[in-house]
Amino acid sequence: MSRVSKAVQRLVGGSVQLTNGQRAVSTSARAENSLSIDLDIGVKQCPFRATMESFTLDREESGSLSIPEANESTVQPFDAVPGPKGLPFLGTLLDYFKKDGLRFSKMFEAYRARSLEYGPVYKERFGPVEMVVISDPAEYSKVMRAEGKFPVRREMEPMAYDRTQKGMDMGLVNSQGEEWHRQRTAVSKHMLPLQTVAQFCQPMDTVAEEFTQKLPLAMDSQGEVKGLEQEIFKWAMESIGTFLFEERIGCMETKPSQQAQDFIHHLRSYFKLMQPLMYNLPIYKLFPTQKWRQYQFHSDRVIKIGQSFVDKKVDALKKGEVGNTSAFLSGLLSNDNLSSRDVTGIAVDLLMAAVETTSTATTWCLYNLAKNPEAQSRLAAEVKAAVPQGGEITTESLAQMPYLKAVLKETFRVYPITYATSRILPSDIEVAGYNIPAGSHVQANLFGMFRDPELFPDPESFKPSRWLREAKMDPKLKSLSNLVWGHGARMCIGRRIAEQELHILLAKVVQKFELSYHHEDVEAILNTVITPDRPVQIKFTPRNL
Ligand code: HEM
Repeated sequence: MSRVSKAVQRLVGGSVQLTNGQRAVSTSARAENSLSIDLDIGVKQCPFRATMESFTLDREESGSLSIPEANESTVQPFDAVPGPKGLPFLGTLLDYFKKDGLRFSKMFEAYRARSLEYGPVYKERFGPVEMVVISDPAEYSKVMRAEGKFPVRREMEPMAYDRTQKGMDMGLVNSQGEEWHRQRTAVSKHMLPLQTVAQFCQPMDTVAEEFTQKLPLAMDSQGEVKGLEQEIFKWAMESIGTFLFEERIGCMETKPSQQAQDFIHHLRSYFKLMQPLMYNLPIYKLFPTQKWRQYQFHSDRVIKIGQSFVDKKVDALKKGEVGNTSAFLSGLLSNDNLSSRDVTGIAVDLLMAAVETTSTATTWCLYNLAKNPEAQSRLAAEVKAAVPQGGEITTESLAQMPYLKAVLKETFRVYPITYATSRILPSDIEVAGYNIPAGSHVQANLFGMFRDPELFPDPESFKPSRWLREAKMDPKLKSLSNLVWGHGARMCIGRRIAEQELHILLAKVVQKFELSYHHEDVEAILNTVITPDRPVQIKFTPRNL
């Protein structure tokens, strides 16, 4: 086994297969979903920006790319990378427990603060885990180019350990190397084609319509929806259910089924508990701590419910009741390259990955719109022009709503729910003048980049129009917004589905209601993804048509 493979295995555990680490990156896998991006941004005034090397990668480019070598004599060794020193064994863990110190629940703030202190690249160690954090987009583009055919993301340790203990398949999120590629290839066919995604526009429109009809039932006398997040969560689950399971789950009923309610409860608790387990020493591997037992309890329930959906579909297929093998789950089950064990792992992963992310993104979008009446009016006018009142939202109407898309982009800029990317380097690369060795865990500091005034003027303000064509944003800077979905061959596989769901829901809500916010500002906090730190009490007033 090569030095590189060993180093990577040491870091991520399990069997990882990597390309050979040469500095030639095949773009064929990136072309898989044509969602590749270019981050070589030419913003020169920022003190962070390292010398701009011009190695642009065109979207249409294919074949192999050669990355310019930095002048070896000026490249400093990895040990010279700046960063907080920390203690032997513990690293900087204690910094996160000090009164008024940094917080794991505000990790995105910690990344930003550290990068302001240490510069465009710094390293930090939490116990056994060392991270290299990059805050300069041009420097991060070197990581993107080096990721190879089988990009390795650091596994979500508690999730992976739990699955190992249960003897389950790793699923798409945590598998690596050839095994990841096998699953990804099989799943992509059923998730990425535009026509496949478009087929679900109509059922998603129906679910969004039901959401807007249900909202008034949950309003108090002020027009505020108590438990708004809960309602959004139900929508997210029902909406993705139409795609994943080709059936209605029952979350939009006045009294949702017990199964739907249980799923929501367990999934939310699961995500909440994952956060502290991910950032502390993995003591749970030595003995089952209370948090670990709770996490396992909720994970058991989530997996069982996911499994029950798959089992139902397997039975239906056996009885010949499901004819449409182009539908997602039926398609996977009919795929000879996937066992039913594979399919369960994948379906549960997708459900877990889909619900918390889209519902949190929706909450942030509604909050931003409620707090920014001008942006909201512009969106309402756009929706009015594109969608006949009471009409369905279609792929055609969505194509006429650039401001809607800008609202989502701007929401992700202000609250990038996945606040950092993750890659384990397959080969040594130079970043900002330092050698970063193969096997390093490297992250892009998205929150820091998105709030960098050199990149985004007036970064704390919510201004969707900055993303519009008329604003003439540098295309390379524009492509930075894609990073909330990750990058390259391992980019979020649910992106198209998620965007479609979110666009439909936002358009529907704004078409029917005027949103306003009359409370103290909420703050962002990490519950695995960046969520509001308290219930968001938005007032919904029926819109005058
Ligand atoms: C607002 C919504 C969402 C956001 C912001 C988001 C973000 C992300 C990000 C950042 C990654 C890591 C990508 C990388 O490492 O390059 C990811 C991976 C993934 N996402 Fe999403 N996601 C969202 C919705 C969804 C939905 C709706 C689904 C499923 C229907 C989904 C399924 C997945 C899966 C399976 C992976 C792992 C892919 C792989 O490793 O090959 N996500 N997502």
